[in-house]
Amino acid sequence: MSTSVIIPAAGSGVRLGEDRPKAFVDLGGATILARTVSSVLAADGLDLDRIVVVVPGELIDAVRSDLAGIDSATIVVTAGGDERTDSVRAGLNHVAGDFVLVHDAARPFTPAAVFHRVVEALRAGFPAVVPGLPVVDTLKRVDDDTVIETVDRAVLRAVQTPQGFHADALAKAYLAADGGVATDDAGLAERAGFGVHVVAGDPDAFKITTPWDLRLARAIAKGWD
Ligand SMILES: Nc1ccn([C@@H]2O[C@H](COP(=O)(O)OP(=O)(O)OP(=O)(O)O)[C@@H](O)[C@H]2O)c(=O)n1
Ligand SMILES: C[C@](O)(CO)[C@H](O)COP(=O)(O)O
Repeated sequence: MSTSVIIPAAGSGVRLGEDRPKAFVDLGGATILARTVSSVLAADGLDLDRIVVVVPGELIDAVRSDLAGIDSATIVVTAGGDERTDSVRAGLNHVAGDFVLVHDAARPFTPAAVFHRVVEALRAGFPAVVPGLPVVDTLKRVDDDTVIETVDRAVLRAVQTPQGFHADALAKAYLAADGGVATDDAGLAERAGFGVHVVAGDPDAFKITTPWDLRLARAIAKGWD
């Protein structure tokens, strides 16, 4: 059962606040995107068909040369859209194979074991799979700065990527969305009526979103653990 991986990397990184789109920020001598692509290639056993990298349109040529040294035979580079969902939708035009994983460029340290857990669940027959972590902080629902209630965190998971799908299920979910957006791909699968299975995530799969995350990522890239 072969797998395509879509890597949405077309975001601007407003919350990170660097001088370039987030995926192109340096992380110890390589871009965040190049590190993420390498981590996908390192997760052997996926029966990888292709990697579709979705980037800002004006950076397509630069990305092709940035990634040329990695493994150009399996990499397709294409232009993204305004929202993450639009970028993944653009990537879907280039996938092949039985399974599709959607994996944020902004999660460069995702361990191979997370990819394997997601793909094993797809092979077991689940049409949609997300890695998730228990929530460790106490959560409050608020109205501005007033607490309304404490939420039961036991029933919550913070979900990560890669999110995995049977290819036909993800295509149906995006078709049903009819141009609509969601904060993750599983959200569209849920709306389309697919059951979504949760496997264990990993703290190392954290998303670089804020300047603090980038400091942490650069420390990890230097060998701190
Ligand atoms: N229009 C978009 C928006 C996001 N992404 C990608 O989706 C992933 C997760 O998005 P996020 O971390 O929110 O990135 P940004 O949208 O760039 O962040 P911000 O909201 O701070 O601008 C990232 O790899 C990002 O590049 C994308 O491909 N296309
Ligand atoms: C897809 C995602 O990484 C799952 O946690 C996340 O929703 C993307 O973050 P965004 O801030 O909503 O783009």
